[in-house]
Amino acid sequence: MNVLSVTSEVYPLIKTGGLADVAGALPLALDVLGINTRTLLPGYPAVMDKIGPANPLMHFPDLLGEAATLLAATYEGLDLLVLDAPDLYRRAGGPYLDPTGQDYVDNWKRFAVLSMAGAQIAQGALADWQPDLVHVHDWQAALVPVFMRYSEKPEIPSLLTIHNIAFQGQFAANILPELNLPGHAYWEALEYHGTVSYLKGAIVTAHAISTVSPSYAEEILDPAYGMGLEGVVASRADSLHGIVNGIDIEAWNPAKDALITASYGVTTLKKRSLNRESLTKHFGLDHDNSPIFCVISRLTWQKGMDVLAEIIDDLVAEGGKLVVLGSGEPGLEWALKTAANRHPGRVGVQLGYNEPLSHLMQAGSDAIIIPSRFEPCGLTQLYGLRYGCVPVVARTGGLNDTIIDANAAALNAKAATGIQFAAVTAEGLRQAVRRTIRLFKDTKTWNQIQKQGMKADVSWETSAQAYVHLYHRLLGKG
Ligand SMILES: Nc1ncnc2c1ncn2[C@@H]1O[C@H](COP(=O)(O)OP(=O)(O)O[C@H]2O[C@H](CO)[C@@H](O)[C@H](O)[C@H]2O)[C@@H](O)[C@H]1O
Repeated sequence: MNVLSVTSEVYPLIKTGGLADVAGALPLALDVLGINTRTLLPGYPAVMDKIGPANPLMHFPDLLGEAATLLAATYEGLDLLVLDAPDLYRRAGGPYLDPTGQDYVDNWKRFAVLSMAGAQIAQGALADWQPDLVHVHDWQAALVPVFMRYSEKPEIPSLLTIHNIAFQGQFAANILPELNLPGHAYWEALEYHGTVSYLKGAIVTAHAISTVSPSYAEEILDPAYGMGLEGVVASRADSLHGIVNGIDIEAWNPAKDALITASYGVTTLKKRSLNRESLTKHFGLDHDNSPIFCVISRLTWQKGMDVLAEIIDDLVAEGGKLVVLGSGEPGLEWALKTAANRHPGRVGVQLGYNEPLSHLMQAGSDAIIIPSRFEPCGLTQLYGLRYGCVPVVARTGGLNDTIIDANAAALNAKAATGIQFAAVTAEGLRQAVRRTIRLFKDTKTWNQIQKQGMKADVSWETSAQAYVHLYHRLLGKG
């Protein structure tokens, strides 16, 4: 089966968050199951640099008024279709934000063009490769099924995966004439309170919709999580699926990780202490046996980082240490930095994005705190499980589906893999930290939790099979 995946990020070429990890790892897992995936993504500078000279496959003279060249390349096992439109994608700054941190004003066009290229490839633009199905990720690729629906050519089956319904690709309705769609497309698919919503368009037109965990698939039917789209999602409830993310267990393997100081496994857990030492030095922490908590995250409200900032003094008073790696909202960056200044030796904060450091933090910290208000799946708790860095998580979305709370029954059954807490409030997190420190002091129990986590299946194997099953259903073969 040939699948066209359309996405705005793919690890290891370009990553701002978890979408890239999934878009990068899923094709490799599907390959083993006989699915041939080609991934269409924009030719950002980082992507062009990494792929080097590439074969032009075809020229698009007019994608919503823009010319583009489609390049074929392979990179670390990924079969790529890179859309090279220099005016749109070759810019200083990130995939979505300019160097000053503002959204590019033409993001509507940059990702409509990506989607238009995706739709044309899906509908036969390439002479020697025809996808059977198109799998689009998030709002940036969400116009693919919309363009297919309103084109004269027959559409092919499509799957929309929602990684985060908070990001919807919502734009002023005056872009509508530029999208080259018939007027009725607005009323039928795209209209959202007088604006254009790309994500809504895909929820209405894709043949199936998936989210990245079963719990989140339930949650987005609820106004508390649906971010205004719960009604539209409900209208497609029959076609809604929840498939939990896996992780790349080769890139995230403590037994073979070149980015950490000492490799280790479930039977050589003691060697973690060498990573703990490196981490302690890196962040200038006190050398003692008190637990090190870490946070690796976008610093946003979604991730509960304001709640974290609120309890740092208590975490320190309880005897814990904390290291934070992240970037995001300036107010939260400031709050965390000032907490680090208040607690030298106890709290270390590094702002910015640093993939190698994120590995060392998982390998050297005792626990990872994830106090998200909502979390479609979450990946850092899965890395934590694999690295024996015990996840302390809010009971929501994928965090709910992947972590077994260390309650008495789970501890007795030796099934616990982490700590869950319900209310994302200062008091909720404070209690969870207290409970974690208590468990940490009981070394035998703590090691049991670590080992149980390290044995958990966080690979893509089961979930890739679930996607294959869904693909087959969409093709009418399942
Ligand atoms: N400063 C930093 N330096 C280095 N690495 C950093 C970093 N900040 C974050 N990361 C990394 O970025 C990724 C973040 O993944 P998440 O799943 O936590 O969230 P995100 O909200 O981006 O993704 C959305 O999509 C994913 C994929 O479906 C869902 O799991 C998730 O719930 C949803 O919100 C992880 O690989 C993490 O290690």
